[in-house]
Amino acid sequence: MSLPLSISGLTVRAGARALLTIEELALPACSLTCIRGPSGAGKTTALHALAGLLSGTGRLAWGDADLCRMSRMARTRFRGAQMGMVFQDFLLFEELTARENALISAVFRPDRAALSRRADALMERLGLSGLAQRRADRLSGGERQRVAVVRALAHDPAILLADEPTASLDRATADALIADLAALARAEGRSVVIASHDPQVWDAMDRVLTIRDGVLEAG
Ligand SMILES: Nc1ncnc2c1ncn2[C@@H]1O[C@H](COP(=O)(O)OP(=O)(O)OP(=O)(O)O)[C@@H](O)[C@H]1O
Repeated sequence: MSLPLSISGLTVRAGARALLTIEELALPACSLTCIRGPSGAGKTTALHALAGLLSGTGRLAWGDADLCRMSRMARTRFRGAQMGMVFQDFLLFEELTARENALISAVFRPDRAALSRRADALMERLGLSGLAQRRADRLSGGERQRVAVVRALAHDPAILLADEPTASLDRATADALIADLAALARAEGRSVVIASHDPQVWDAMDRVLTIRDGVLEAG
């Protein structure tokens, strides 16, 4: 089930400083959205707020779930059930293999057999099958990025949040990855928000938003 996003009067603070302000934003379910903006403008902060990793005041609701009204524990549960995340620096476990990293979220789940099959299919689709048994610390930057994408999608999340997912990839691999992410999202009914500097990513999205000095506006 895909979830729409509805935000109003959102502020995320670090001490006295407002790191992020979003007055009004509504994204329909199954939409593909890009956040762009100069370095330091707040793209990562915005993604982390959308993930409930940062607390804010106001309203930030995926469907009926307003993250601003949830406890930290409830946000963690919601994120585990509904979200996949691709972090800017991948956050792989270096001593685990590509496949073990991709399956990390399956370990404690009752549906881990189905999840493993899905992860293997995603690895094949993203050209990683031959690298399944290779340790993460022996993968290239682009390979690590694709492992992080498989890990984010293995549990078929309703929401995918990705921070610069094409940054370490050559043009052809980047284009193929974004085409795959978009096609999978449309086929599987997923809402996607990507932070990216890459104009080719902007072109593949339904909507591009701009953030400047921590203020997100429709672009
Ligand atoms: N916890 C925090 N406390 C104080 N300031 C923070 C905190 N987290 C982020 N910032 C600041 O917020 C601003 C936005 O950072 P952020 O990483 O979101 O930018 P970005 O647009 O993703 O940048 P880049 O494109 O370089 O990754 C920066 O000035 C950063 O130093």
